[in-house]
Parts: sequence; structure tokens; C-alpha cells
Amino acid sequence: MSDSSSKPPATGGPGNWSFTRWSTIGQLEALEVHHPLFQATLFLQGAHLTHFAPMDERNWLWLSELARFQPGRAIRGGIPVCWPWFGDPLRNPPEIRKRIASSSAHGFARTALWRLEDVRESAHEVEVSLSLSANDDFQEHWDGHALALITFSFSIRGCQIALTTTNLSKAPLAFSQALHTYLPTDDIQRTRVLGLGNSQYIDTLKDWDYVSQEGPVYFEGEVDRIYETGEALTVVTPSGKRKLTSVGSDSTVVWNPGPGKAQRLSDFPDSAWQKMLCVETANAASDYRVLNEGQSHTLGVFIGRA
Ligand SMILES: O=P(O)(O)OC[C@H]1O[C@@H](O)[C@H](O)[C@@H](O)[C@@H]1O
Repeated sequence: MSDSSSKPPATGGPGNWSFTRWSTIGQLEALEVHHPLFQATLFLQGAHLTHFAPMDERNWLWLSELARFQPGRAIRGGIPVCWPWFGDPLRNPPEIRKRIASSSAHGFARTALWRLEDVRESAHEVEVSLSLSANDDFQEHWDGHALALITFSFSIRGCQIALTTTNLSKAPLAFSQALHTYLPTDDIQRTRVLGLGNSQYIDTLKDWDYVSQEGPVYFEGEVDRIYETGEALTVVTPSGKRKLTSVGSDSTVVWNPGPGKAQRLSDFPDSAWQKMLCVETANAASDYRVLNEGQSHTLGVFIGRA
């Protein structure tokens, strides 16, 4: 499945690194980081991180055992980058919707080929940057000109992701987005998310009604909510805790498909809903952003120990 070499793909840069190497996984090119302190796997398609783990630890991200690594197909698990719109185009505000020429959820960035910009290595950290220039090549999906630059910083403390969007068009650019993090759990029924109490959420399963959250979020069946807060969160599972700290975000999506939707999802085992949850650092619903010509916005998350 995985074939490592130092030979860069046509879309990659030179590979003169100590801890990072090119790899072909399925039909896709990826960068594998094998640092003495941590490991990571990052695909050029979608700038999609599927694996991060400090040495001797299990993957901090959930990755479906049915994930397929094919051009143009979203990888199920890891951290899909949803950009330049989040969710169903029809659920986005008119300013965003008017640019979208497709019915696909979560934008085109997660299946587009990103360009490697830079790899920086040190004794403590590896930093990888990729870019996606959304120009006329993406006309069939979207009408706009923007640059997305994403930087992953891996260290023994955790993994930081920063996604900067710059409006390259003259007209204001409205967009929504998310870093759609899949996390593993041993048992979803013994999993909770702390930090969302005292906030409001949109319950997308109940006609998009507003609901007040009190206390921790528990999972009993399908959950699909957009919380109106970007506060730091702690995810507690039977085997440990993770802390997610965001920047540039005032919305957080919490999702688990439950047993019913699990059967309809692509590349997703029927019982896998018991072993995963998504906590997505977002600019979604009323937290969408508007950039004037040349302006930038950074959405970021740090995933660390709690
Ligand atoms: O199957 P996709 O397009 O990867 O989407 C997965 C899920 O992504 C979540 O962000 C949405 O809130 C869910 O409604 C959706 O089912």
C-alpha cells in the first residue's frame, strides 16, 4: 500500500530532508514525517492529514479502515479541509451560495491537489506548508479568486494547523470553512466534550433550530450541531483526553453519524460510529467570514494533551 522514496511527485518539491519523505499511498502522493519524537502522514490531495502521533503513541486521528486513497475522492478520516464553503451549499448564506456552482458539500479543497511550499525541520519540530490557488481552474465549482495557505506544525506536544485565506479578487469574498477533525474513541457512549456548556447550537437534525447547551456534550445516537463558540475544548474518551484550542473561529461543529447515517456514509464501516467523533474548528453558519481585496483570515487549531 505504502511505497516510500525520496522521489518527489510532479506536483511536489525537492526532497532533501532528514525526517520527511515522499510516499505513495493507494493512488495518492503523501509526505511521511518520521521524526525521533513524532510521526505524521500528510496527503498533497486535500492537504489532508491522516496520521499524527508522538512516538510510541497511537494515531491521535481517526482514519476509516475503508478509506480509499484515490484522485478526486475525499479521504474518510483524519482532518479534511472544508473550503471555501462548509457543508451543504444550500445551507450557506446567499453571499457564499452565489459563487458556488456545485452541489457538493464542504467545498473543493479536500479533493484538490495542493502544492508543497515548504518543509522545515528541527530537533523539536517539523513544519509543512502547502498552498491552493483557487483561480479559474476551479470555475466548474466556484466563482472566485483566493489563495489558501496551510501550515502544519508537528511536535511532541501536539499538532498545530493554520489555514490562511487571502482574497485575490477585487470584489469582497464571503466564505465558510472547517478543519474537520476526526478523533478516535474506544466507546462513543463513554465520550464527552467539555467547554461548550453555556453556548447555543444549531441542531441540524431538528430543522436547524437553536438549542442551549448545558454541561458536557454526550453522544446518544446521531449528533450534528453547529455551536456558536470557538472556546477551547476538551474531548474526554475512556483512554484519555485531548485539548483543542482554536484561533480565528467562533463556531464549532460536533458530529457523530450514529448507527443510521453510518450505513449511508461512503467508506465508513457500519459500526464505526461507536469509535469516532468529529470536532470541527469552523467558520460556519453566522460565523462565515468576508474579506475585502487583499485581506487575509487565519483559522487554526492546536490539538494537544489535556
Ligand atoms: O460525508 P461528508 O461530506 O464528508 O460529510 C460528513 C459530515 O460532515 C459534518 O461536518 C456535517 O455536519 C455532517 O452533516 C456530514 O455528514
